[in-house]
Amino acid sequence: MTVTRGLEGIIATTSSVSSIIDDNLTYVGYNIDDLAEHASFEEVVYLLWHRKLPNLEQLSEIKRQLAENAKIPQQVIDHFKTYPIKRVHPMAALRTAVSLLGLFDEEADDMSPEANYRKAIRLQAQLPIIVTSFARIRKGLEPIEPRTDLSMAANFLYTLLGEEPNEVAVEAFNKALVLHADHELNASTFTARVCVATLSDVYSGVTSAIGALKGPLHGGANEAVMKMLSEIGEVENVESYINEKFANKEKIMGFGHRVYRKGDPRAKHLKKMSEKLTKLTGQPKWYEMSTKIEELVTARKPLPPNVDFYSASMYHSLGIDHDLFTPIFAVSRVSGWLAHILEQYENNRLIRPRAEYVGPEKQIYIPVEQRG
Ligand SMILES: CC(=O)SCCNC(=O)CCNC(=O)[C@H](O)C(C)(C)COP(=O)(O)OP(=O)(O)OC[C@H]1O[C@@H](n2cnc3c(N)ncnc32)[C@H](O)[C@@H]1OP(=O)(O)O
Ligand SMILES: O=C([O-])CC(=O)C(=O)O
Repeated sequence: MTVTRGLEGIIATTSSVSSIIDDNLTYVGYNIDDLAEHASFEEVVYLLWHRKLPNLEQLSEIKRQLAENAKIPQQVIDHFKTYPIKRVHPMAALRTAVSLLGLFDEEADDMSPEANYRKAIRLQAQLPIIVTSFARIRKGLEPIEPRTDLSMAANFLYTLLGEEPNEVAVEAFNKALVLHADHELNASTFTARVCVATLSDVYSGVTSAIGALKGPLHGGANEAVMKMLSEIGEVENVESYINEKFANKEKIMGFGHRVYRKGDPRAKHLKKMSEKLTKLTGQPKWYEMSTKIEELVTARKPLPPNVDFYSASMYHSLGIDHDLFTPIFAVSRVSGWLAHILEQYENNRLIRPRAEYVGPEKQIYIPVEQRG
């Protein structure tokens, strides 16, 4: 038996959703740079689910469906109010809320492709509102109903912060949503596919994916990056902080990647937006600290920044609480999870690898009373 730890380099499925070849990321064959520059998040959702870009009519139809399904059940709001809310991480709240949504969806166990597509629309529409409602309730504020005339990017900021966001903020946030939407067989997407390959339901697939995204080696890294920046505090502290991390053989959050070697193509877009937004909000130090960290880390190891590195200072500049950074990743990535879940159902086979047993062998059973 050959054991490949972490399944590195193993091709576990075929997929027509996204690809990473020679450090180039494409969604359905469209380069991520073009999509980041030109596409709305709603267009990308359609692209991932239909494997083609929508025409005007198709785009307005999916926007209508998403807007009409964005309201979350009152039971979810009421449930939040029963949590020890000050210490509950929003990713844990999101994980539970998605599971709860499944309880109130009459179609939860209807496995027809039509019902699964309708659930995909509902989940995509409701995840942002779950996150913003939770964020407001824990501050003692009332949740805000999404507006039908705003894009998903604008609605997220509006229902979170309570005022209509400016154009720069919406453009930046839309770009972040586009850039995080899908990423081949990353850990959370793989989790979703493993789950639904047992023919479990869509809600179970998305709930388990949220659990996998939460960890700091995956989506949780964006919050960890902001924690690091906050601990460093000022540009002049960067060098000693990074030296100490390397001396202690600790990982620097937001660097390294299982697949990319030369660099993550999404990072440059987030870097640009971080520079723009930190300057606009009069807090350039977050960007300056980040570039200094990048300079020092890459000088020591071939570890380029990943998608989680510059998104941290960018979200901070938009006035977003740090523990909402990973839930925002989920708000975008649920589009990719759903594309993969629907793809898995279309051509399913149980995913069940093997483990090489390394434990003790030929043990003799001794009754409990006789054990020392
Ligand atoms: C959206 C995303 O999920 S992107 C990734 C987000 N995660 C992070 O930013 C967390 C920090 N990065 C990491 O932990 C890793 O680079 C991962 C998890 C992304 C990839 O992990 P793997 O492919 O398993 O690489 P692995 O952890 O084995 O690292 C290989 C080598 O690079 C080093 N390394 C990898 N990442 C880092 C880092 N961020 N800081 C310092 N050293 C690192 C490891 O210590 C190891 O060194 P060694 O061979 O001398 O022991
Ligand atoms: O692909 C991965 O391993 C992690 C990642 O960058 C993502 O999920 O966006």
